[in-house]
Amino acid sequence: VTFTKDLLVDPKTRGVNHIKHTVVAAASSSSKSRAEQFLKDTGCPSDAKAYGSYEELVKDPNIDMVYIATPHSHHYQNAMFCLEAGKNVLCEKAFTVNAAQAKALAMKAQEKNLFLMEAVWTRYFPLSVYVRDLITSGRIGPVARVLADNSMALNPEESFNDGKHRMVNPDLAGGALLDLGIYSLTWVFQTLYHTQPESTRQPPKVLAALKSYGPTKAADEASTIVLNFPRSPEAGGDAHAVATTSLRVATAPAGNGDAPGIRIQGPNGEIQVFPPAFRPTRTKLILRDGTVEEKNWSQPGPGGGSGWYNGFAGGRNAEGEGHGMFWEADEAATALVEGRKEGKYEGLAESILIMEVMDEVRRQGGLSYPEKIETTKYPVQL
Ligand SMILES: NC(=O)C1=CN([C@@H]2O[C@H](COP(=O)(O)OP(=O)(O)OC[C@H]3O[C@@H](n4cnc5c(N)ncnc54)[C@H](OP(=O)(O)O)[C@@H]3O)[C@@H](O)[C@H]2O)C=CC1
Ligand SMILES: O=C1OC[C@@H](O)[C@H](O)[C@H]1O
Repeated sequence: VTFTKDLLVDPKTRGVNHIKHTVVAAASSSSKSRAEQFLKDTGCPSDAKAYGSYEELVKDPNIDMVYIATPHSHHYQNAMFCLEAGKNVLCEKAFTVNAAQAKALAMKAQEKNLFLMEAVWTRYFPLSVYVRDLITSGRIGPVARVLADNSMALNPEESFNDGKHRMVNPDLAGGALLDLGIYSLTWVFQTLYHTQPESTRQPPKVLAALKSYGPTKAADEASTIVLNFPRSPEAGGDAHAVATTSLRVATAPAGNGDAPGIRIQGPNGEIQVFPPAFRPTRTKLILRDGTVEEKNWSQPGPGGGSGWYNGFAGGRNAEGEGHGMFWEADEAATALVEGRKEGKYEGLAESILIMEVMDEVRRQGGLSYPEKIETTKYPVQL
């Protein structure tokens, strides 16, 4: 819903003039009426088609790209299905359940010459572009350490009491790591890895602690990851990061307050990014010479409440703001226009590497999901 409402906001309202978006169709695997209701609720054009199956959707010749927003467990099968049918794909985070699945999708997209991108919306925000530019311009010096927290006190036993919700359900690849930890890792990777010249980027070493979620056991309640990124002495030497996530405690317990969830530190100072890590709207640059530069990055848009974070606390848009998912949609459309097959700010190799890190965290923490959602076999009925 949130993505679709954002998609329908005229790109010109955010200064983007070279593309436009429309919704041609929506599909529900449960019923056609659900798809119809969705189109109505989101204000889609009246000629948009409603399909009662994904099979019908991918046969529609008017569709350029499919946005996949099913639970993580289903991304691999759903994305493979769309790619096999010749559709470009923008697939929600976490991209897949594991790196093997991400690699298989990347290979399929390449074989079919199709666009494929993980929809990590945060990477495409102007705020993120600004932070990466600050880093590459050298204002804080070579980044030596990144501390990244994306945690929400979701009161899991109460919110997800039957254990079926995708946040805690092992059959849906539930847990903090894949759902929320992906953003902590996004901040680590986009500041310590993506900002390095491509030829010098090296995978990090990973040390992890994982706490499993009591009631279901086979999902994580919290994960904390220490990463060491190897770098040459000329580039500042090795850099460290701590990426952490939790379903039980919050980065900012009393709202989005004054504690930066993300701190990017170099010898000359640090860049702070305020919570929530997935949709930050405030940054602070603090240099050792006493310079302090604070910026607000409210999302442009025509109206409040175009979406919220799954209905969880603290996430409603302010009046007069968009949600911010349109930036990733703009990038996907721009890539189509330019003939690119991957996202500009996170290509498939980086999505795969982040999945490898999450695989390693789960390996060290002893967390695996049911075989039918870990497999690279296709098709598998889920
Ligand atoms: N970028 C962001 O800010 C956010 C991203 N997300 C991501 O979006 C994705 C979906 O999350 P969310 O919308 O909360 O998920 P939901 O649990 O609401 O599921 C979304 C849809 O997937 C289908 N679905 C749900 N459960 C199943 C199932 N067991 N089997 C088959 N299909 C199912 C249903 O569609 P159908 O009509 O076809 O049955 C459902 O409407 C996740 O990958 C999540 O990480 C979520 C929230 C915010
Ligand atoms: O992507 C997300 O960001 C916001 C969270 O509320 C949500 O659980 C997650 O899927």
